[in-house]
Amino acid sequence: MLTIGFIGAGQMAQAMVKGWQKREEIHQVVYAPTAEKQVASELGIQVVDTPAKVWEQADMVVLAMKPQDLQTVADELRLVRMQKPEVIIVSVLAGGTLKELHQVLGERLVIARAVSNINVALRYGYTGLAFDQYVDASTRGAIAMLFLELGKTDEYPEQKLSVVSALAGSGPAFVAAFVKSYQAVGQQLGLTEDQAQVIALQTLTGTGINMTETPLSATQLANLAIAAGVSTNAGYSYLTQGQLEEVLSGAVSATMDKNEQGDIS
Ligand SMILES: NC(=O)C1=CN([C@@H]2O[C@H](COP(=O)(O)OP(=O)(O)OC[C@H]3O[C@@H](n4cnc5c(N)ncnc54)[C@H](O)[C@@H]3O)[C@@H](O)[C@H]2O)C=CC1
Ligand SMILES: O=C(O)[C@@H]1CCC=N1
Repeated sequence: MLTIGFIGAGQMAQAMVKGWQKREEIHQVVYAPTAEKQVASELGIQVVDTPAKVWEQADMVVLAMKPQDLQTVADELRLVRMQKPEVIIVSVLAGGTLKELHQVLGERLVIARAVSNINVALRYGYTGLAFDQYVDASTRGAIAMLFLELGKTDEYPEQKLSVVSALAGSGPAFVAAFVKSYQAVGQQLGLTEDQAQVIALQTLTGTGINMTETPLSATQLANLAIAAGVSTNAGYSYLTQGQLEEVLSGAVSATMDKNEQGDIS
């Protein structure tokens, strides 16, 4: 039995708990501050009332609070960090470098970063992992295997994680914004809300599965859809020659800037 402990019971922790809950050999325990005790209990896992109690039980502790709460959490863990230094720490915080995490939590501890997204709840997540020299190959492999349970995962040099966080961590919100626009346009053109929603979601899901299950690149798939007629190309050209990439680039830059401002340093 592997025990995974969570510090914080917000959106990201809940999504990970749900994803790993399908594995019987994983026991999960969470520290939920008062306001989230009820939510955490409803997840059906063990809830404890201090971060130290999570640490005492866990083989791996997931830091899932906001970066600004790191120092408070580190203080609450002061004693247990010394008593049980073999615990593996995985930070899902968007900010906070491995160097900074070591400075706050302890130089000799094993710490990894995992930049993930809420789709891990359905095991369709994407997680970018980063390690430093203190994490040996077998521990890296074990952590990667755990995140593989929650979707796809890759290892990155740490400096790439800010891009991964903006594209994958924040990505579900960006894709949802695209679906929302798709729906809105359908409604403006006379479809009902339901019709517009089904078309938007089925087209998004179908296209995603098509590109996942075939070797087609995005351009090749677009060309297939375009090849059958003349009208699709008019809209596709409008999108690709228009501002779509610029808008997305602006969204990603704004996200990366905000993450840097909220860093723990
Ligand atoms: N929500 C998302 O899609 C993603 C979030 N993240 C990262 O995950 C972390 C958590 O984000 P969310 O779950 O969205 O935030 P959230 O606000 O939903 O949850 C934060 C949790 O931390 C708890 N908390 C507050 N003060 C605490 C303290 N002193 N000690 C322990 N816990 C404390 C809160 O009560 C709450 O349970 C953030 O650092 C964020 O950067 C990363 C990728 C995606
Ligand atoms: O919004 C946030 O701060 C976090 C970081 C990545 C996704 N969500």
